[in-house]
Amino acid sequence: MPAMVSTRLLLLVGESAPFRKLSHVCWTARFHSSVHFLSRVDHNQGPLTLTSLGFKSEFGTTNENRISKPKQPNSPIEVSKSKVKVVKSNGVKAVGVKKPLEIEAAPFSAKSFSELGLPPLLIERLEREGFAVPTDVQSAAIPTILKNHDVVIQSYTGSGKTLAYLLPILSEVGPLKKKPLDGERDKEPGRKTDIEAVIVAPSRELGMQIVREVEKLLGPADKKMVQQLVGGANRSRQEEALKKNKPVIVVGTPGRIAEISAAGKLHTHGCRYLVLDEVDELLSFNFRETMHRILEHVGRRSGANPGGTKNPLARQAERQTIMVSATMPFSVIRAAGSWGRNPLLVQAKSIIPLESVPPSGPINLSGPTSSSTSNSNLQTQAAVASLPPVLKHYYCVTKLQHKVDTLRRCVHALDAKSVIAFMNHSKRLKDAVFKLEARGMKAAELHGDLGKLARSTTLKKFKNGEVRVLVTNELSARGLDVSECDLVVNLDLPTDSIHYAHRAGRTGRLGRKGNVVTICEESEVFVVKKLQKQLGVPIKVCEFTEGKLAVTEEEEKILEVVG
Ligand SMILES: Nc1ncnc2c1ncn2[C@@H]1O[C@H](COP(=O)(O)OP(=O)(O)OP(=O)(O)O)[C@@H](O)[C@H]1O
Repeated sequence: MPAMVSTRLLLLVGESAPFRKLSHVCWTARFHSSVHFLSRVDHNQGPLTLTSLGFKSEFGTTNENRISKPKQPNSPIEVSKSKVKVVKSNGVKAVGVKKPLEIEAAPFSAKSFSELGLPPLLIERLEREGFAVPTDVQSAAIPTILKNHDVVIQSYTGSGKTLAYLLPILSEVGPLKKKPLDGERDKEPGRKTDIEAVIVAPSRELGMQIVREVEKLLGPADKKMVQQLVGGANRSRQEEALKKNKPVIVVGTPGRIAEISAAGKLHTHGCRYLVLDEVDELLSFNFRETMHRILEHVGRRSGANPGGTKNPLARQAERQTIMVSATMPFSVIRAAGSWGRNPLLVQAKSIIPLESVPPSGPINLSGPTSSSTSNSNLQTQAAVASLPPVLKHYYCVTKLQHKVDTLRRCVHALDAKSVIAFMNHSKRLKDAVFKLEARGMKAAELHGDLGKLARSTTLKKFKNGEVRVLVTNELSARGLDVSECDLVVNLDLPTDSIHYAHRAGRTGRLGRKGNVVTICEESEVFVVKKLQKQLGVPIKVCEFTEGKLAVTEEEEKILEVVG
């Protein structure tokens, strides 16, 4: 066992293990509730195909790059010939579905949640909450998770990843789950009413946000079926609630989950789903030991493999592991591969086996790959495509002592209603809030040194518009969903492109407009230029004059005024 533990830990930091490159197939298909998957994917049998993923389809191959439709009526798969483009591989003309395909449109976009195989009661609840059409990543992830695949879900911030994993879980556990059809047996007949899903998030705020999303769907009568286990909250109350309410889903931070579990008050051996939201953060150094314990224990029925000598895949077989983030460094891809059962990488427009992801990362699947890719390139790859395409990025140069005043002028110039301003040191947040308030701008600080109550009150005030500028640190950079947020400001530079991406992603959620402004000193401009290059997005230099945002197009020297 100790030997295995250390191997896994190394997977998080090293970059050298050779990865077998498989050619990957993306496909164009519309999921229907009747789509059938095989029980597992066999990665050793060549490229991934619809059939290898378990779709019962009868695609023919022709020598004219044509894909013929299944012959039977009411076929579960519809493939539009016009949407599938066959690409060349190594100079050899590709033929039929066995060769890599490139996707031109959004192939997974289902028109409704009912197409994805969710139970009617859940769809009713979704409609009641105003969710009518699934996002691309939901259309891709939901049927894949419903077919029991372990998955790594990567798509940009604000694209709906939370429901992408919550919906398939709620359709299998709890009061909204699918009823077995006549003549069909319950999938888990003898199962105790035990914890069936454990969702882990790196911060209390994100944990509570997920709990509220589940509660909304469960409705007031059943909301006790989900229990929060976040740090900072009263632990004995959480333990009492576990005992009294017998929830089927728990959502919490790693430390608190591990604590309650070690005290014997949380029984997760029979758990069917383990979700790691913001997986790259959870597998980082800070959480490593706790996460290791959670990964080792959740979903392992007692008595199954007590000696720990079996192959790790057999030991993981009891649970389905779902790993989620907008940013996926290759080290995380590799760690995820070791914790899941042949996981699939699910993105908005493709699903491929994780093991076929080249070391340059999961994002630039169509770009050139190099086995000697440097660490910083790997970071870059992880950050590209994690940003919503609608975001506009600017930077503004000022002196250190004028940063807060520049922030105030920026908020006015853009007429921003809901602003998140990031700083790196929590001690300096208070000062910035004081300066903003002194100039009549409603502001509040949010950071980890505040108590749970102060944190949730501030967040509530920000969400309901009482606070216009939330001055915060990295605590709020991940997962926080405030749809009204229309401006993100970096008062201090983020440490790298991944941190920039998560901060920036607090605005422009689900296709909304958003601006990101980095306020920096002259000596920091080179870092902004580097971020621009790494992220692959233009970050334009700007000024705030006469209540307007003036943008200089550096290469073309055009001055445009946005007002
Ligand atoms: N199908 C949908 N229709 C309408 N709104 C949706 C849908 N799916 C999700 N949303 C809403 O979109 C917002 C963003 O979703 P979510 O927080 O899951 O994004 P995310 O991809 O997890 O972002 P991040 O990477 O920042 O954590 C939420 O307010 C959520 O309620």
